[in-house]
Amino acid sequence: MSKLLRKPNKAEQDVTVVHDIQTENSSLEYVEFKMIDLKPGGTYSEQLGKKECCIVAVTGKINVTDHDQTFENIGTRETVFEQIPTDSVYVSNDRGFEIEAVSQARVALCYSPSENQLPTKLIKASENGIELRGVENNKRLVHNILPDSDPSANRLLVVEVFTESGNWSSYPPHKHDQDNLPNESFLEETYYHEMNPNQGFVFQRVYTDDRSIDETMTVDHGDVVIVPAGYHPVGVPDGYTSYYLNVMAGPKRIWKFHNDPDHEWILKSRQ
Ligand SMILES: O=C[C@H](O)[C@@H](O)[C@H](O)CC(=O)O
Repeated sequence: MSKLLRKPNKAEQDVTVVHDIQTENSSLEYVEFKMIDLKPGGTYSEQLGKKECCIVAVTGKINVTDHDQTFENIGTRETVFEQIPTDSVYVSNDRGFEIEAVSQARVALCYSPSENQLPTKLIKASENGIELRGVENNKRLVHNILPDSDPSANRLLVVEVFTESGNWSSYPPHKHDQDNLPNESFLEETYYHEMNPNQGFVFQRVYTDDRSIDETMTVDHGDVVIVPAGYHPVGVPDGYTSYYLNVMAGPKRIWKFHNDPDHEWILKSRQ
């Protein structure tokens, strides 16, 4: 199995760490990611040190406190496939937080290095920027949870994407693996995937110009794909809807991607 593909852990007690992608157990330097499942009443807490964290109420309702402020009953959906935005909480470095599940909940913890402590912030679902991106067979729905236009974070970018049956996303293939602004930024990335119905799969390829990385993966419901570098298109088979939550971070908090020149003609052919 590809080293870029991570399978979910099995359920445990009140709190299950479904995924725990760290700099120590991956090829990433800027992005870390946890997905946790909490049973009603279950709690999870952390002290962040020199990291910032975006806590995304992926499904279910949770209470979140940074021990100064408490945000209650955040979360808007029972399944991501309601395709409505959800609530998140940004907590900066040198703070702690505790999450308590009001209902059964799945919560994403999106991390990046951070030195300059910023205010804790509730990112309401209603504040998500919503985009209908792409045409023909590249259509997808994007919820910008923490885009580079939002100054609330030091390095983190968080976005979720829905791609319908027979469409492609992150397509034409693009990359952001060079710290070469204004042409391109360097952002590592993780994809947390879900499928509806959940026996579905998507194909994701991660490949670099020199093909030093060239992995084509069959991605199942609940899998994470790690994108240390390279292009990273996603193809969704007929009959299924794809969801993924992206975490991006790098030396500069700017999302400036570069399209694969072999495939950029597709965009130009539709102008
Ligand atoms: O670079 C960002 C990620 O690859 C996705 O968020 C991608 O941009 C989603 C899309 O445009 O289809």
